[in-house]
Amino acid sequence: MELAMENTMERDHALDLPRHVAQDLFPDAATMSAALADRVAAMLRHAIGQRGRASLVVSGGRSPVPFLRALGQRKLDWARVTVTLADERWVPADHPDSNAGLVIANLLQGPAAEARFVPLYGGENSPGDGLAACAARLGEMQRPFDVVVLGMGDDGHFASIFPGIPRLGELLSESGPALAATVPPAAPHARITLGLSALLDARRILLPIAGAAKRSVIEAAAGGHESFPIATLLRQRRAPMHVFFCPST
Ligand SMILES: O=C1O[C@H](COP(=O)(O)O)[C@@H](O)[C@H](O)[C@H]1O
Repeated sequence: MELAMENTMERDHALDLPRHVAQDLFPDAATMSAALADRVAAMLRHAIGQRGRASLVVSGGRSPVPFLRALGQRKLDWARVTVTLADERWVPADHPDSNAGLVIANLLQGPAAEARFVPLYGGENSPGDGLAACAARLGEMQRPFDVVVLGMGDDGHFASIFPGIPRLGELLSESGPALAATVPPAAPHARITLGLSALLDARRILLPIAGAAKRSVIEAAAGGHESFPIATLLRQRRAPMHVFFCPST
């Protein structure tokens, strides 16, 4: 298997993923977060050098905190960077479950506070009510996105594209809706999420994964378990994809 290995871990620790998906393995979450921040910062600097500005899509949830903190400390011309989210829980930014709140508290601090943040949540009563205004805000962002950093839940969801939701097939279609309202079957809060078609409008997709449970899920998805939404993301070839993995959470 040809892999973009960046460290000294043994080849046989590599994840069983399709050959077109690059992967790097790290000994622990801190090392992985720092490497991911370095990689994203380098891509944003490159984009600014090439086009004068850069766009970044990040994810929420629990796992991205060390990465977001590390990225916020990287030196780059943050005033030229626009940041948005892959998905949002329909709660205001001061709610503890808000992905925007997570990004503001952990990434958009110090020099990184100069970045422009495009929120998905707009204060309407429901994600459905907020869809049009959110689409208009996102429509002002430069495309393709320079970097999309996704996360994956234990149930194989990414963004807020959960197994079993209505319109799952549409959201996982490369020609499907760019944005949709969703209600996760088990997780809290109604959501708004970018669909696969919008997430693939990217120069690069990075997917950090930590721990044995998520490793089993992503490998099962790669092996053909289509009930995991991440299986569709792994199969696509429109946007180059790169998995970062560490065994500890
Ligand atoms: O609900 C969400 O979950 C996923 C995965 O989150 P994690 O806590 O397991 O890292 C996340 O990527 C998504 O943005 C979030 O809204």
